[in-house]
Amino acid sequence: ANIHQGMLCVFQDECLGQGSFTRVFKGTKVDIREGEEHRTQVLLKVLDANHKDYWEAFFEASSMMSQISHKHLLLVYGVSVHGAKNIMVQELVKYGALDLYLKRKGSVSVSCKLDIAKQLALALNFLDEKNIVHGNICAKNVLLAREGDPSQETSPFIKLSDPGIKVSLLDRNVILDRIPWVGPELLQDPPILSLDSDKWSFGATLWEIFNNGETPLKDWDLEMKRRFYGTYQQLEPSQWTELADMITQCMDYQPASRPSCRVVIRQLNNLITSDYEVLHASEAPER
Ligand SMILES: N#Cc1ccc(Nc2nc(N)cc(-n3cnc(CCO)c3)n2)cc1
Repeated sequence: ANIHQGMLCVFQDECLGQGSFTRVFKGTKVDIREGEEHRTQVLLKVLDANHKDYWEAFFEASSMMSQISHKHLLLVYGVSVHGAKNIMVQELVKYGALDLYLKRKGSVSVSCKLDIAKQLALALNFLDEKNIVHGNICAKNVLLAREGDPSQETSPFIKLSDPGIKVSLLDRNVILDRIPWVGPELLQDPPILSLDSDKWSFGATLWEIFNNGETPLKDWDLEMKRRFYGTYQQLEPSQWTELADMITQCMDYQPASRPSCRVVIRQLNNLITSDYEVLHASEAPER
């Protein structure tokens, strides 16, 4: 347990998952207001003790998230330092990380996937307009707050998680291991982290979403991953040409050639419309 701004957090259960230098646990936040006790389920993100020197970057990530608020951005209640532990207290998002959800579910409809992609593009557009670089866009950092259920006509709802330790502070091998999410320009010397890098990562995340959470370049070693960029390769294209084109445009090796968030949102709207037409073509009255 630890105290921060009158926030008392109690750890529960086992580890739920992990990031690069963090582990996540379910917990309960107890606020004392007007002498009353309010309990809220939370997600506790704990920085690994052997990466204590990252604590400033860890806090920076959480402060970036708590400076801005948007419906598709994760709510960070605060951070607390308890002895050697650095803990970020986040809202507990009901269905957790999207990559695991898609792997488990295996049968998420195309219209749900398009909806998730569009919400992620809206979150990126919001950050882009505030000139804020996220730096770690991937399906693992997209959290599912509500499931989509076409039969119930409900649509999914996502929250973009915090970016974790800033990518430019990471060792070269950690950055290499983030291929194909990390923009190629980050492997140059000096690494150039820009808003355009988030567009590259968005392309790789689109690939994950439409491949049911499959990990791209899974089990490739660092040398093979380095060569993937060295020889300007692309991820395996989707059969859906318009989707494949969007992913390739986002994953353009020239940062400046990548489409703006507005263009991406417009293209996604076109895919949503065309998907709708295909989906309901069978119901179209005979002409
Ligand atoms: N079974 C189950 C289950 C697991 C997790 C959640 N909820 C939740 N809420 C968050 N704010 C963050 C995360 N989270 C998960 N993995 C990471 C590390 C990679 O980012 C972060 N999970 C809900 C249900």
